[in-house]
Amino acid sequence: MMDRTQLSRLGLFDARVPRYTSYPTAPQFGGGVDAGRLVRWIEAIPEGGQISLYLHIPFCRRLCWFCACRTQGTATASPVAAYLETLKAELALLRRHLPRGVTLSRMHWGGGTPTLLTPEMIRDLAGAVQEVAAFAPGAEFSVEIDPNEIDRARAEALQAAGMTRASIGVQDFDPEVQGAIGRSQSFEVTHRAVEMVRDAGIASLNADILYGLPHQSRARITETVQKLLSFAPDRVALYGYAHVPWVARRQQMIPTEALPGPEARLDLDETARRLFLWDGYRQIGIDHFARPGDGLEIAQRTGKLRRNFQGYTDDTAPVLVGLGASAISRFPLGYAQNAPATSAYVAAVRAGKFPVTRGHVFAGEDRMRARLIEAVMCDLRIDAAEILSAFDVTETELFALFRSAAAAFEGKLLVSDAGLAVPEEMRPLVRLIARHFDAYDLSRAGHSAAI
Ligand SMILES: C=Cc1c2[nH]c(c1C)Cc1[nH]c(c(CCC(=O)O)c1C)Cc1[nH]c(c(C)c1CCC(=O)O)Cc1[nH]c(c(C)c1C=C)C2
Ligand SMILES: C[C@H]1O[C@@H](n2cnc3c(N)ncnc32)[C@H](O)[C@@H]1O
Ligand code: MET
Ligand code: SF4
Repeated sequence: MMDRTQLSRLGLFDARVPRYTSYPTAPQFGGGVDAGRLVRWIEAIPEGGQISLYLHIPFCRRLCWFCACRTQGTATASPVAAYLETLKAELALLRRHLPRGVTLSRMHWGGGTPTLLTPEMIRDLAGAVQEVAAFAPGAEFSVEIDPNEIDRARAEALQAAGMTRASIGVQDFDPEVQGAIGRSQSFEVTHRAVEMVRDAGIASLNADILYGLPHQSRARITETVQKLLSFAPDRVALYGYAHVPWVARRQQMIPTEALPGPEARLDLDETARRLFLWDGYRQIGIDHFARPGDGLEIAQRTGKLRRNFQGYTDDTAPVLVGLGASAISRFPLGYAQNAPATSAYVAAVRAGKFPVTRGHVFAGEDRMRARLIEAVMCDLRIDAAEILSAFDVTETELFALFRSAAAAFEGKLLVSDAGLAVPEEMRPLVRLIARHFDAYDLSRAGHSAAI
């Protein structure tokens, strides 16, 4: 890795940048995408084609203070039951417009806490999905699991519904860190959850942990990583804690005086990163790790790694349909986002309309810039030949972009006939480098820190 002085000079410690799970990023979405346009985009999916599906379940029994996801607390199952009826109605709308023979390459249930669903609800929702589209051969179905909210009956119902990967939320195992982020979760509870999903026959395991939490230290994150490694997860996401109390008001509960500063964050990230590499994991993009042979690792090796709203994926389907409050869909022509508030979402679906409120129609250089950013985020390089053959851009224009990025990083990015390459030692700067290819105004979006 570059030394701190260099990283600091290049702006790592004071920049605020998007995570580029899309381009343009969601804060840039506007009102140009309505239900009518969404219907046209859905009807344009080729017959017999593949899509991936995201279902958002915005409920949790507890509301962790650190969490920036769209979710609301509920003590009982009744709001969840009412919400599921709406989700099924939205699935029925999709079925009405989806061309014939479309199958699912991937399905992800996220949230929130999808495991708040009872086994009956799981069967019911999975059945409703199968009436819209069957799984394609080799399809993957992943579900976000809160270790505190899973039992054998749910794990078995999910497995019977075709679930292939569990994604468990760990965040940190240290009790003092957990106390400061409003999330208590013993190692034993997490261990039991892992055993439950494995016993149910769910083969693949992902786990999420965070660096940059209050009271984290090198010793503590080392212990968290070692405990996590004892589960031998296939994949790990190591996200930087995004402190954005202006977006997620519950983060006002986080003791800011105990938060590590930017240099300490870099150190925590690097400490955890080295432990995963020592254990044989490969780093995937900016914040994921995967065992050799895992789908993400293969995708990275073969140039097929892609960015999506969940982070990184090896899915190649050209369409992602997101259902549920706040969910985002991606089509070849643009993005569509559902109403974020559950009440507005439910009202629109009850009125028989797709609950779209915002989005973005690709125009001008959007698609080319989206690919430049995705390539930097996934591969740490941009293949000039690929861009020139896929987009309406001249060699002169493209290389002018590369050279301008290189100049902004003191000439340390490598520009050659092959394209642009980010040296491994500059990996912490990847989001900052990606920003260089972003043509939108980021000043109002209120993004989190670059490290
Ligand atoms: C799976 C991981 C994460 C999800 N949200 C976050 C993580 C790490 C945290 C996060 N996401 C966004 C922000 C705001 C500012 C920023 O730093 O960019 C933070 C702190 C962006 C964001 N979150 C959602 C949307 C629509 C956006 C804008 C996307 C963009 O900038 O490209 C909502 C959202 N995030 C997550 C889910 C599941 C979700 C709901 C649909 C995951
Ligand atoms: C879905 C995953 O998103 C991550 N997550 C939730 N909130 C935040 C945040 N503020 N910053 C970074 N990551 C977050 C958690 O690791 C969770 O498991
Ligand atoms: N809600 C689950 C958990 O916190 C899944 C990850 S956060 C969306 O464990
Ligand atoms: S981290 Fe998971 S359980 Fe906690 S509030 Fe966020 S979505 Fe809910």
